[in-house]
Parts: sequence; C-alpha cells; structure tokens
Amino acid sequence: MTDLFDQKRSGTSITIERLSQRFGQNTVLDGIEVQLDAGQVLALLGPSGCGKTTLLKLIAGLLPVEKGQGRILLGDTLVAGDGHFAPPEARGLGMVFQDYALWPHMNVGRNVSFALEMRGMGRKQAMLRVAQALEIVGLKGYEARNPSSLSGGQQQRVALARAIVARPQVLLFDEPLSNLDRDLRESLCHEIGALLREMGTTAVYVTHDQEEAFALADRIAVMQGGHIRQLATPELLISEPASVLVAEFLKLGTLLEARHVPPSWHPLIAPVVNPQHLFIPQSALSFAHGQAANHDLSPETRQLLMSELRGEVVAQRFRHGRFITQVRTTAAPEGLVLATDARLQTGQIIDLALDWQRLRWLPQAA
Ligand SMILES: Nc1ncnc2c1ncn2[C@@H]1O[C@H](COP(=O)(O)OP(=O)(O)OP(=O)(O)O)[C@@H](O)[C@H]1O
Repeated sequence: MTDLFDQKRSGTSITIERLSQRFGQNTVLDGIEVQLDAGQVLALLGPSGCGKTTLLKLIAGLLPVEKGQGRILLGDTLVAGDGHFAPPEARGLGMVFQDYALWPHMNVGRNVSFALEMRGMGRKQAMLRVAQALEIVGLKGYEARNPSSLSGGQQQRVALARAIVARPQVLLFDEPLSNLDRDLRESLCHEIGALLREMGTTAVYVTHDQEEAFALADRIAVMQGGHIRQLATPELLISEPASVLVAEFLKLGTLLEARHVPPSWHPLIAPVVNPQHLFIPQSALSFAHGQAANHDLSPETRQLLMSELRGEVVAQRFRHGRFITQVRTTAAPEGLVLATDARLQTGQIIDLALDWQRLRWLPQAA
C-alpha cells in the first residue's frame, strides 16, 4: 500500500532479564523475564496495580533500571541495566497512551509530523510520510483538522499515526482503548492487530482487558503482584493455565478442590490442607441432551462422573454468540461453567458430557 508497509519485519526482539523495580519499600516488579521475538505482539495483562505500566515505562526508558536490578535489550543492544541507559528517543520506539496525548495547539498534520521534524527530516518528505500514516489509520486528508474537532476514536487513530510515522522498531501501548466505548474498542483493537501484523513491528501492549489481549497478542504475560505468573500463547493459556492463580484470573472454566486418585477424581466434601485443584475448562464440558458420553472411560469412572455431572442450571449470560451457563452439581456446588448454544431455564436439570482429556491438575501457586 505505502512504503511504511514496505518496511516489512522492521521490528526488533526484546529481552528482559531479572528485572525488578522498587518504589521505596514497595517492590513493584520482581524478577521479570521476557524473551519476545522480532515482530511479535506481547500483551501485559493483569489487574490494576500489578506493575504493567511500570514495566512498559522501563522498556520505554521513561524510568531508569536501578543498579543491579536487571537488564533490557532491544535486539542485541543493551538499552538499560549494567550501567547503561539509552534515553527514550534513542530506542526507536513509538508510543500510544490511554489519553491520546495529542498537542491541542497543533493540527493533526503537525502532531503526526513532529517526531520527523525533530529528526531533521525535510518538510516535504515529512508531509508525505504523514499522509501515508494517516491513510493507514483511516484518516486520509485530516492533516488540517484540530484534535479537538475529532472524536475519541479519531484522536486515538491520530496518536497511532504519530506512533508509526517514524517507523519504530518497537511500539508500546498503554491501555490505548480504555477511553473508548465498547464497539469502537472492538473495531479499533481489531485494526491495531491487523496493522501490527502488516507492519511486522514488535509491540508491547498493556491492558487489563482480557478480550483485547487475546484478540491482539501473539503472547500474553499474565501479571500479578509484580510477577509474571505465566507467559504463553493465548491458546496455551486457555488449555494449560500454569496455576490456580492464572486459571482464576482468566476465568476460563471451573476450579474444583479435589483428590486425584488416577484415573479418577473425587470432589472434596470437607476442606483439607493443601488440596489439589482440578481445572475444568469451559471447552471440556458440553450439554449432553440426556445422552451418556465419555464412552472411553472405565465403568467406575463413568459412573462417578455421570452421577456427578447431572446438575441444575443456576445462571446464564450471553457472550460472543453463546450462553455461558453455570450448572450446580453435587461435585461442584459453586457451579460448573460451560458454553451452550441453547438458552436454558434456571432450575432446569441437565446432563453434561465431559471431555476427560482436557482436565488439568494445577499447582496452587505460580
Ligand atoms: N512513581 C511511583 N512512585 C511510587 N509508586 C509507584 C510509582 N509508579 C507506580 N507506583 C506503584 O507501583 C504499583 C504498580 O503500578 P503500575 O502503574 O505499574 O500498575 P498497573 O498494573 O499499570 O496498574 P493500572 O492498570 O491501574 O494502570 C502500584 O502500586 C503503584 O501505586
């Protein structure tokens, strides 16, 4: 389309080694390790206060890495740690923030061209690049507009154009969509994902929104309390959460305290010290329409499962074209969670089929 896109695979790898950050007595990041390949998109996903923005600022050079607190490399270049500190402008970055951070006294064209002008690029060439960047984000011809005359979504597109115009090797996003309404968030999220893939730029994307992370990222770091609890592809996080913490945070299914006596599992009636946890992904359960499933199980196990897996529908909500259904069973008084195509009545008794192969035993901590 344009020569911005001709810079295919222009991203660089990111390596973060043993990175920690303290503010006073407060350890905000603790032993962070990341290896991200060139052109990949990493989402930092976690609850408020878990350290996502701090990690992004350290990558950006907006915060220095304290002595002995780890290293950051972009490609083969050490940019922070071991006595090195490359300022943000020397790191080849583009940044997009939650609040757009456009300069209100400059028109759209100047906002986008500013970084190019600072680098001494001639005005004619800069304006050509600006036009390309605006076209890419769907704002062709908007150069003369004032930011205040644009909608929130359009302002964020300008911010995106400003971030990509200088062909950064790494793009950093800090909750860029959280000020936008839901529909716009979804469509812009999709567009950013497509753009990143097209440009081949490496990106780190901070969000507390699971759907954004799963829609955009090649890899997701689930953060909590200054730690990365798991860094994996979206598919692996769904099928193999590394711990109870990750499975609980992502709400991907049901966690049961249980006792594992292979090949069977037994729900715990009374609490015990250090129970094991059985993770039942939503995808492991289906509405059996009264038919017995699990033919590959031993008769004893099948009997146990089938007797336990008849339950009462306690709640349903609609999400992404399916009904997320909570079913109370003897084994899971809190309710098993599955997705169904059918709308069911509260109080209805249904049979569930369980794909035994998808169950996982999880350790308590990360
Ligand atoms: N400059 C600072 N001085 C002192 N404490 C700080 C500073 N910056 C961040 N913190 C603290 O570090 C912790 C992590 O903050 P951070 O902004 O990285 O979290 P976050 O995961 O991005 O949260 P949110 O989603 O709410 O933005 C918080 O407890 C915060 O109060």
